[in-house]
Amino acid sequence: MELQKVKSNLVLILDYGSQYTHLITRRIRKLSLFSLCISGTSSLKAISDLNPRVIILSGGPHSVHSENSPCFPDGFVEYVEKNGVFVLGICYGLQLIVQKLGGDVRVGEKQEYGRMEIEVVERENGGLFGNRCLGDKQVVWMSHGDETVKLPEGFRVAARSQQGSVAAIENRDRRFFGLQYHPEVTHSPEGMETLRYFLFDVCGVVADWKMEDVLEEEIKVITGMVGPEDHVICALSGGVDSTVAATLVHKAIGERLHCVFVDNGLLRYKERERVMETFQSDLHLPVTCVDATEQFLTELKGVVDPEKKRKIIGREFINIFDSFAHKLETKLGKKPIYLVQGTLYPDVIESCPPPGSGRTHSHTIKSHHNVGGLPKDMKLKLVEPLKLLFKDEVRDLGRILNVPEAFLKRHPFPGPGLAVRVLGDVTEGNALEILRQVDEIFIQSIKEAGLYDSIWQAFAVFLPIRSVGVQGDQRTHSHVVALRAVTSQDGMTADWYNFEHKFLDGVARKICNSVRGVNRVVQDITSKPPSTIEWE
Ligand SMILES: Nc1ncnc2c1ncn2[C@@H]1O[C@H](COP(=O)(O)OP(=O)(O)OP(=O)(O)O)[C@@H](O)[C@H]1O
Ligand SMILES: O=c1[nH]c(=O)c2[nH+]cn([C@@H]3O[C@H](COP(=O)(O)O)[C@@H](O)[C@H]3O)c2[nH]1
Ligand SMILES: NC(=O)CC[C@H](N)C(=O)O
Ligand SMILES: [Mg+2]
Repeated sequence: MELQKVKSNLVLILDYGSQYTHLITRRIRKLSLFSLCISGTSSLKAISDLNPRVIILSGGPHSVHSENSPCFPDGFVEYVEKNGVFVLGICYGLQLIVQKLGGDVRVGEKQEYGRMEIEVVERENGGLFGNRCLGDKQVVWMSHGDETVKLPEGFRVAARSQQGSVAAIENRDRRFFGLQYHPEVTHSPEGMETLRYFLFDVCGVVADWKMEDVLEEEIKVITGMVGPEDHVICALSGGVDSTVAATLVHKAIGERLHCVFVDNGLLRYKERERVMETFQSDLHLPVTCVDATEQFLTELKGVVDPEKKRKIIGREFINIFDSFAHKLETKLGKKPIYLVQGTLYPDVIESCPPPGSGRTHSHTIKSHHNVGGLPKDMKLKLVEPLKLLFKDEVRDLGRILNVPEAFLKRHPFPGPGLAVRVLGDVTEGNALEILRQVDEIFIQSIKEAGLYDSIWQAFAVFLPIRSVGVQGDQRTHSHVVALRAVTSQDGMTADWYNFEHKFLDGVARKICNSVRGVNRVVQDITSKPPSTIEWE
């Protein structure tokens, strides 16, 4: 998706490293407004090029007084005032406004973490709480240690916390607003309404962002980028993202799209057969299957470090796409120079944050094979039409493209596949084979119990340990597997799924009774954070 110069209602988020920044983006998109997040220290040109109508300054771990604390660029205040841009600071963002416009922020005497009640003390049309009554109370989620002790001139306190500290500020004439709490989290039950009122009633933006527009724009971008004679490869995994990406690009360029599905030896039970069959019968997209089991497993032999595994897999995928392009050149007389991938916004957020992604003040969690795991010298040019979308948005786009519901509802399966679910060396013993059988039993049991659609993702993990068991009166020293099932909206945060004990009992029995080499089954009961969904 091209950065939205055309949109006149862009809500731009300047990211100062809060764990919740992506959530602000999602909340705003749910209001049918296009929202984008860039680094909080982006240049004035980068900001003004996007022509935002509203700018939200996110929260962040820094204190405005600490050394190197991130800030908007010089000339920012003049720019927004000259162009009539509305600014809303959230938490650290509020503190930045206060400090930079002549007020004062200090380390608070009392810190405010978690649930807090606030009271509206200023109620005016065009203000943050114009739709509330004076004295209205609401519960919000706070997470700050610093507080505003002096407001910049012309600002008023719009709400105070039950401890008496500043919870919201505004200067309607200058179009600067601030919330010390986090309206974007669900623990602030009225936060979404506050954002809605602010954007539509205070800033006057118009809800103009629809998935249909995304589709239309993407098709324009793709046909503008890919010449009329050019051929394009699509890395197709059979998952939701690449299926939607392939369908979209196929709509744009037709037969010049060549899909390739790689069997990297790290797929689930019968995955290859299932994917190839359903693609031909349901989606009518031509797909070539490349068997690269040997290549991947040889490269992965003896590798135990998760990040190393991911980088190797990213590199091997690209090697295969390169040689596929080479083969097509012989056939078509022209070498494809583009590669379509189903990369999503969260893949980018969690991988090594590329410049402009907005994540300059947060940490790399893991290198997704299709982003951070890519080799630096790759020649194919990437086409990633879903790069700014979250998973639920991709599913919506897929529906518009008539992708069968069965595809859209599939649980995500990571490109590095079972390599990040066999902890340690994936090539050792028959770990992959054991895991395939265990995973199949788990997933089929979930389907039979009618639970598949209530779970975001479920899978088994092979642990690199053995434990003692007794089977048929004999001592065994066998493998341990873990079951993981989570609920989530976008994979960025997740909670573990609470199965009934009877269900777990049935699955564990079935696994131990039918998979040779396993004598113990455990369940993962951690949310994300502190864990991640995959174990590596
Ligand atoms: N086995 C594979 N063969 C070809 N391309 C792949 C394969 N696995 C992953 N990819 C590429 O890597 C991208 C990212 O993988 P990822 O698993 O995030 O997405 P997906 O498989 O399309 O969807 P889902 O997240 O629902 O599994 C895919 O969109 C696809 O372009
Ligand atoms: O295509 C992918 N390539 C990867 O390298 C990768 N790593 C994790 N995932 C998927 O992303 C979601 C979040 O996973 P984590 O909580 O483990 O980071 C979950 O849905 C994971 O399955 C990946 N997908
Ligand atoms: N969540 C935040 O944005 C916190 C801002 C700042 N670090 C504080 O503690 O006050
Ligand atoms: Mg996948």
